[in-house]
Amino acid sequence: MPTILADSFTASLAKLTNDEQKQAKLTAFDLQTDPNRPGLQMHRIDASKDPNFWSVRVNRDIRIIIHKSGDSVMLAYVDHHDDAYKWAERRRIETHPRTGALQIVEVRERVEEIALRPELPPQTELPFQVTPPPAANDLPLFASLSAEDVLSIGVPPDWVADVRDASEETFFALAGHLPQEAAEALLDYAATGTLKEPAPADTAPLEHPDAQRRFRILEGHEELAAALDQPFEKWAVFLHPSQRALVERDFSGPVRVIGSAGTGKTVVALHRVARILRQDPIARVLLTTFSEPLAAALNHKLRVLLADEPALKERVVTSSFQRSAAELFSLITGRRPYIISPDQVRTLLREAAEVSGLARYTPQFLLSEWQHVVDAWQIGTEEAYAAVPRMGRKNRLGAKQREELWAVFSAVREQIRAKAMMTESDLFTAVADHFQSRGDKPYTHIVVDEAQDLGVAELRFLQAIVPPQPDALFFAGDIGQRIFQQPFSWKGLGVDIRGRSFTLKVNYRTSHQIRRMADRLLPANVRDVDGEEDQRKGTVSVFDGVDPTLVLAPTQQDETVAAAAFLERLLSDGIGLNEIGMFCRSNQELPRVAQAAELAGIETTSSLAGRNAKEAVLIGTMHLAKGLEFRAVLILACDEGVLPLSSRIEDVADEFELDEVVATERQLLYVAATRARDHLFISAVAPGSEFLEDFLQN
Ligand SMILES: Nc1ncnc2c1ncn2[C@@H]1O[C@H](COP(=O)(O)OP(=O)(O)OP(=O)(O)O)[C@@H](O)[C@H]1O
Repeated sequence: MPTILADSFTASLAKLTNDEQKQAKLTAFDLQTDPNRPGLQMHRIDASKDPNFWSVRVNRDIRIIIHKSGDSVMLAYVDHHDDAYKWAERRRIETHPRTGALQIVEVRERVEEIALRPELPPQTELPFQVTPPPAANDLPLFASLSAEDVLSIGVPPDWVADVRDASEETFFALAGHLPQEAAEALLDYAATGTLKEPAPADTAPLEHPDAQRRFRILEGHEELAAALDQPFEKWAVFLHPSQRALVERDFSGPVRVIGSAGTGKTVVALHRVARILRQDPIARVLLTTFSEPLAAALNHKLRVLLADEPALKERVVTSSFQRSAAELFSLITGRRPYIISPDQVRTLLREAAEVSGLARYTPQFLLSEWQHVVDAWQIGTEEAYAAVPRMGRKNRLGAKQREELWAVFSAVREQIRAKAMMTESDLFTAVADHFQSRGDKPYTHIVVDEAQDLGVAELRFLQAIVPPQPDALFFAGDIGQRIFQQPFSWKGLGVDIRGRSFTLKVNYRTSHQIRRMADRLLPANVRDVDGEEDQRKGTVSVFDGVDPTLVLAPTQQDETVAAAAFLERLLSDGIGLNEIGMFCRSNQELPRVAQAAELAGIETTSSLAGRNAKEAVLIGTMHLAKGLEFRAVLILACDEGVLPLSSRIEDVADEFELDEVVATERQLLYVAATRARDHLFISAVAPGSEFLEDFLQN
């Protein structure tokens, strides 16, 4: 008999104590083995309108709620006795009359009253807190939709009238009672004014895409064990239909998944790896991202996803771009690569310019030209430098200037070679050159996370180490979170994702309030160099929370006091130290962060490993925040001159680079702010960064 696992079961299981969870899992196994076994003490829930709900005894207090129909049993919910019964009395399971998807419907007449903003404790204002103008939020949102429109997106008939009366103020409380596809479609409508096309109702109720995200059919004990072992990792079991489509589709070329922070791009990348390994028994996959700590985090998640298929894991390598190149380099040459630092390059450039009598070129210009043109594009000859288009750069260089500059750059190249060192780009290029024309490639597939920070040489490298087959390259990333690399044409390098770039729109991480505020930092549309558009408008969060706190303090001391008060509030709300991250722009401001933590009397750590090892708040620069996630985030010292960082502004070589620097600094703040799930605190000493003004606009 098939067992159906509902996401409401895994969510309720996660709320029990460890012992209760263990016992509930054992009962679930017994149930799967023999649903008629007398020890299970099944009782029909008589007060439920749905006659198929039954309770199953786990122990004196805990009950599992199952739903029996035909020859299948659904694990629907688990809780303490009275709460479990109450849940079942208020629910029925049915096929939606329009969409045809199976739904667990909350019975409207059993819901006494919908609280406007439940579970939000009153918040006292912190000193020097500034509040954005309130949005008009009591206007009806869906009044112009007909009842038929509302039904068409999967709102259960019981709830149609409530939806049509809802305002922004009441909507999130109401959304908690609706099936997720309906809540998302309504939010999407509120954001864009367009109602999503209903999915065709030509599948069985359980196979409908909207049903697949909340129900999973499990065939045997092993599958049930695997699914129940990860009750906190809902993403590992239940995917949004738009995520599932990207995981499962076959593509005719390289693919890119984009979407703003928290929309589940990493989740899709991980499932894609699992899918490739399951489908292709000889696949060897590289799962890669831009830093080792992030690669370690990906590796951990992949282990969760492949928990019951450990053999698959043996065919995946998870490492950063640089480390994967360094390992291949060692394999090819038998020696380690020695990478020269940017500071060393800067010194070499200055010395070479002095020797050539070209000290009139500023060190900033020389370094920028080296990094973004000569080294990035691996220019090796004077002729190649004379011909390079120097895309986007405003200060044109004539033939004469290029000729004299080439003397500097070629001297620096010589120096690096003489030291038996290489730049990162040299490393990527050396490995790419080796594999370019060979038939035997180290990997069959590459899945890239944080792909927006790939540079020219990295992309060439990745392309060279897989065979030229259609689905070999899969990229996930957010153009709006690019903080390291300058943009360039992927198409120009032969990676053509046109027609295969897909945007995820449902934000699972960040509350509605935090996402809305962070979104103000970036334009509604971002276009890449190849003209592919990332429509950021219309992204919806799946839950509601408290407004972010913005503090503009007169002095650093006042800022410290406000941040410490915020920390104390978090702790008294029961938020654990490991669930908090504190960030600032650069190492220079770190003492300010540490001071606030000290005033609040809390332990801190500056390493991800330290965060896992002990109960402590992670503190670091915004770059460290990338790819991470916290219940609460504090960003301090967003002062004028700090954000954008004045030393970077002073270093720019031309107007093009100035625009780039300001954009990436803005994106950095966006990255840090979107790490927060429930609570966000941003502070500065007045007048504060120019970016903070964006937050205050409506
Ligand atoms: N289908 C899903 N069901 C439940 N949770 C999900 C789902 N997809 C993603 N999540 C959760 O949403 C959060 C964000 O997901 P993820 O890290 O994949 O987003 P991202 O788009 O890669 O974010 P960023 O761009 O900020 O790195 C994670 O906590 C993840 O577990």
